[in-house]
Amino acid sequence: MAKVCVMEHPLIQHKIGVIRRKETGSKDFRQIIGEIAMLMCYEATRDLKLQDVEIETPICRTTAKELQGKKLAVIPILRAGIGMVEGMLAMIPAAKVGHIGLYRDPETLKPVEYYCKLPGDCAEREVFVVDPMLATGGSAVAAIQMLKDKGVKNIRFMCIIAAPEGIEAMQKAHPDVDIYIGAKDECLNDHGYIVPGLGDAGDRIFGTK
Ligand SMILES: O=P(O)(O)OC[C@H]1O[C@H](OP(=O)(O)OP(=O)(O)O)[C@H](O)[C@@H]1O
Ligand SMILES: O=c1cc[nH]c(=O)[nH]1
Ligand SMILES: [Mg+2]
Repeated sequence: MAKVCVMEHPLIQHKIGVIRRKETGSKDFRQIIGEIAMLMCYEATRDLKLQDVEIETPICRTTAKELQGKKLAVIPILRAGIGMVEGMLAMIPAAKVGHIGLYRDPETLKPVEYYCKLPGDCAEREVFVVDPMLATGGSAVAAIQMLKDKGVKNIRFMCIIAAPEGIEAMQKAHPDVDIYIGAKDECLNDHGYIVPGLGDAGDRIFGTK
């Protein structure tokens, strides 16, 4: 079973506390989502492999480190996942970016696909799927299945708030995918929203409510 890692870093926890507040407006919400994504990316890339490389500094030759192995890609689940892209790229600027468009039908809570554009060499990359919210898990499970259907093998999922139901659904459908979580919440309400959560992440990032 892949790992489920809940981030304990105090900066991440503090910033999540700010975006949970209903009085936090779109400008601050968007900015802080980006900051959290950057900090989470730092934590979630701790186990990337390094290799030695011979280089020349202005002073002498030496052995330095560089990232080894697969190149990276960041795949946000639209719309809300877009809010995490800039923060991820601040940490891993050479990553390619793909987009998966899914929205959750408000009645059935099932994900509906409307867009998919991935880097051509996505299957050879280590992919970080990002979405601030993991609620029922339907969207993340479907997005990751879309990637697997295209041959992607190395996938990690990163979200800011997760419900236990979503974590369980992910582990059942994709036991090979590591999950990085900012905060694990209590449950879902009758409308499939995370409790206490932060409301509708997409609407709060883009000011569409
Ligand atoms: O785990 P689930 O039950 O599938 O719910 C989570 C999904 O719901 C939200 O997207 P939403 O459908 O609101 O689309 P949006 O990003 O365009 O607002 C959120 O950003 C996730 O993608
Ligand atoms: O709480 C929730 C659940 C799904 N999507 C959101 O944006 N928020
Ligand atoms: Mg939404």
